[in-house]
Amino acid sequence: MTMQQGLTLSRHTSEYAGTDKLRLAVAAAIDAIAGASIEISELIGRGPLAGITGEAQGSSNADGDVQKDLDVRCDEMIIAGLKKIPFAALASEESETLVLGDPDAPISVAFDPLDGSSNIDTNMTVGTIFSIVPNKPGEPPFSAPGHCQLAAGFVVYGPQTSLVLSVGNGVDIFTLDRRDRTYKCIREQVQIPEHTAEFAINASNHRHWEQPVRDFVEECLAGADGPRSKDFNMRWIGSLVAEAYRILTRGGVFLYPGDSRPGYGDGRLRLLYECHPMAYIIEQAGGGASTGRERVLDLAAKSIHQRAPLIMGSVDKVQRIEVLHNDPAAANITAPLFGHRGLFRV
Ligand SMILES: O=P(O)(O)OC[C@H]1O[C@](O)(COP(=O)(O)O)[C@@H](O)[C@@H]1O
Ligand SMILES: [Mg+2]
Ligand SMILES: [Mg+2]
Repeated sequence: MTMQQGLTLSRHTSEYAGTDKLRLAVAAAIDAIAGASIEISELIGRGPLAGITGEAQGSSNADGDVQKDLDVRCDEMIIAGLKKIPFAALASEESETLVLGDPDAPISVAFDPLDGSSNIDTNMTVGTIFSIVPNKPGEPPFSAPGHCQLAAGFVVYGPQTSLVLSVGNGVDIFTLDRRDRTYKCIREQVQIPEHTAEFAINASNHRHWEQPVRDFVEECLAGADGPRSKDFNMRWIGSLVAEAYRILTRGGVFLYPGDSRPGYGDGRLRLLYECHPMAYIIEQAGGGASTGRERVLDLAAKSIHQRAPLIMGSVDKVQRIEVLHNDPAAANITAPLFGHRGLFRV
């Protein structure tokens, strides 16, 4: 089944409550991003042969991150694809302000053209993330909560280039067949495995975390001797798309919580084009996505580049982290090892 055929399957399209116009606009946006992602995949695959050095070009994006030449090129490629279809507004990580289109168009699109780009010089997996939302005339673009998304997806540029897609009826994965430059469906109705003992967090921020996050990590580190009676494995790739793909394949949990560093009160990841689409996909695959205190899909953005904490993965772990935040008394942190002394401290 090719991408084109996949998109015309009734399961992919019949879920839209809206009109044909809305359904076609969503399909066209997915096609445009998929097309751009094939070009991005080819560009990244050539790496230094295409002049990609991984060096910063000297400017920074709206969030203050140093912009790499490749971030900007990927942004231009996605915008060029989306400019061929009807949209009301585009929100990109790499643009300070919205790109405005036809105010009467049925959809708007938020995207991170190149996620994990700080890894590009190490030849590690990077990706493109997108979220397609309805445009309601009279309402500011991107002001609705995440559960209003019509579709969300991400592309991983790894050993394989794969597109993970949800249009609100489960999650399918398409892998790029480089021989004919089409995406082919390799997995339908992906379900996140439960009970996987794997967690991912940037532990170098430990001293900045809130207590509930420390408590959860300490439970994992205590392994078979701790309250979870199970040994855990740890992963941290530093590339959200790669972490999400692993969770869809193997389960486990990913945390980028808020912490006490200046500017990191709501973590690092951006709500509209990182947290919302990932939360949508993870929930559609039977997992959970939370800030630690509330469901990510219930959050509505007040500004384009707003950040939010993101804790996503197997439901049992996400729920445990929510209990640690919202009801520590019920969390039953009794053993001194797991009290505020903590394994990380002497
Ligand atoms: O360097 P840190 O703080 O561990 O952050 C890593 C996170 O930042 C990101 O790279 C942010 O995305 P961008 O590369 O698009 O800015 C995520 O992919 C990743 O999960
Ligand atoms: Mg990103
Ligand atoms: Mg990015």
